[in-house]
Amino acid sequence: MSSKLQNFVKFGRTIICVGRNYRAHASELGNPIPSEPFVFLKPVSSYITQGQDIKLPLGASEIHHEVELGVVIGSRCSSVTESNIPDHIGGYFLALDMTDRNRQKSAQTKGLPWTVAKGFDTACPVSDFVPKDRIPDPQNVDLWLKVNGNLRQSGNTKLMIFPVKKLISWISERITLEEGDVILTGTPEGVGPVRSGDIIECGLGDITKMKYSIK
Ligand SMILES: CC(=O)CC(=O)C(=O)O
Ligand SMILES: [Mg+2]
Repeated sequence: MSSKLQNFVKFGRTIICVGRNYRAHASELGNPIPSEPFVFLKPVSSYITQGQDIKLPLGASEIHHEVELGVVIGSRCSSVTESNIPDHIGGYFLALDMTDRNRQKSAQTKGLPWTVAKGFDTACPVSDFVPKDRIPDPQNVDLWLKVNGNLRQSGNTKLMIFPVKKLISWISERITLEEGDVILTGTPEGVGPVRSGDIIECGLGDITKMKYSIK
């Protein structure tokens, strides 16, 4: 296993995020169910690792947690068919797609991009790298998240509208993926606001978990 993949944060390649990939989450925000994958980007400067804090951005009124399965691309993918995708997966991680919800809603209403709402500093807290053999079936992984000990999100990746293989194949037909690029695969329902002083704990079943404080 390449040390670049184990250190995917320092390697610092493109962060692609999938939106509305769980029906119940699309519905809870009143969004339509997508008929094909819907993606956006975060800057690599938004990565943080455990020991660092999530900082509420200036002027933000509602910052939401979104717990997600992350995939690290292991080798170049350009127009790769779904059957060949497993060879291109380098590993996994747990991610938070921290979202400035009011700024996102306002951008959405005006037809503007979500870049600042999704890409502010500290908007992408991640876990350590999870080797791919620890997740033999990425479509059957529990995702959970607690705020101050209270369960807020509890889902399973089998509820994804577009499974990991489909997502990577679809993206690779449009955007060439390179070693170290990552994909955040979307969040299940239960997203909600956090405040200064809150503690987020979340996990991928009992495979890995992480803890972040909100400053
Ligand atoms: C509405 C969203 O913020 C889309 C998103 O990021 C998701 O995970 O779904
Ligand atoms: Mg998300």
